[in-house]
Amino acid sequence: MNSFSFTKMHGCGNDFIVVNTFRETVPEDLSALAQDMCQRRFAVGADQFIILGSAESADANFRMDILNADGSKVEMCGNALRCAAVYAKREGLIQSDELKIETMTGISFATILEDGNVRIAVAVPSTTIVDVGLDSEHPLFGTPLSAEQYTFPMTAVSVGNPHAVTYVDEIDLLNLEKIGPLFEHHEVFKNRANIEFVKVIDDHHVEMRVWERGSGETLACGSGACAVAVASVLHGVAKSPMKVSLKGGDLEIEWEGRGKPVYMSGSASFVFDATWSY
Ligand SMILES: N[C@@H](CCC[C@H](N)C(=O)O)C(=O)O
Repeated sequence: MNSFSFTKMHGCGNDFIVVNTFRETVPEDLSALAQDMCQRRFAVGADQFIILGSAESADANFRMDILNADGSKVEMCGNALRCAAVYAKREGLIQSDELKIETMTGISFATILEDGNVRIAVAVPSTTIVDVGLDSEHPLFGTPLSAEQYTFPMTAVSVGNPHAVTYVDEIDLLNLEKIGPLFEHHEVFKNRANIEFVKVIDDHHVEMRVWERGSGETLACGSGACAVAVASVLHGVAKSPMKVSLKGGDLEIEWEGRGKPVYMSGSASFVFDATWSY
């Protein structure tokens, strides 16, 4: 029997299985492994499976590869970036509180703050058809999108991964188990999408729920919070800096406008270390 060590972590309740391949060897079929281990109740349970290893770029400290609970490989994960930063510090992969993490999207800059929270320059967001992966002639910008009996005005934003943001009066009563998959798999999103439902609280505060591509409803999505802040600034419904309240906690998002990176600050927590045998 083979085995490897892993660490369970979370950022605002968005939970991860983190594997350090500088030290551990994992089976080749990562998609199957992620699906097995991420299962709730039958296995460890997690929203995403995170692999840390050597970066391709000499500029980055290490690389972070991300798989959703359904085994799909994804470009970016905001909450996992914060977890990877504190994990790297604990494990001695870095000595400094400033680091560069490579993902499929490029390099994100992270700073571990004095209070233990992490601030990340996640990516330069985009709303173009190509970057969001839209099967459409026009970007989605408050554009009504329908699926079955539901219609929501959607704004599509990429922060490396694809998001669609919609504003609603009431988020608590939405049946995301029903609505989420309809829009995640909507034909306009060539690569599927993460869907954010947002209620504006005031000029600098919004509340959101998220249906994540490949993971279902999660307690938080860092890249989703960034997409929501970007959409909110572009629509003029809220301003930077913005508190984004998610089911599992709050994130602070800053964005100065088009062409600038979006910054996210928030917590990153260790849950346990364990061994997986297969
Ligand atoms: N929870 C993440 C996003 C993870 C990937 C996402 N489900 C996707 O498929 O793009 C975050 O904190 O950003």
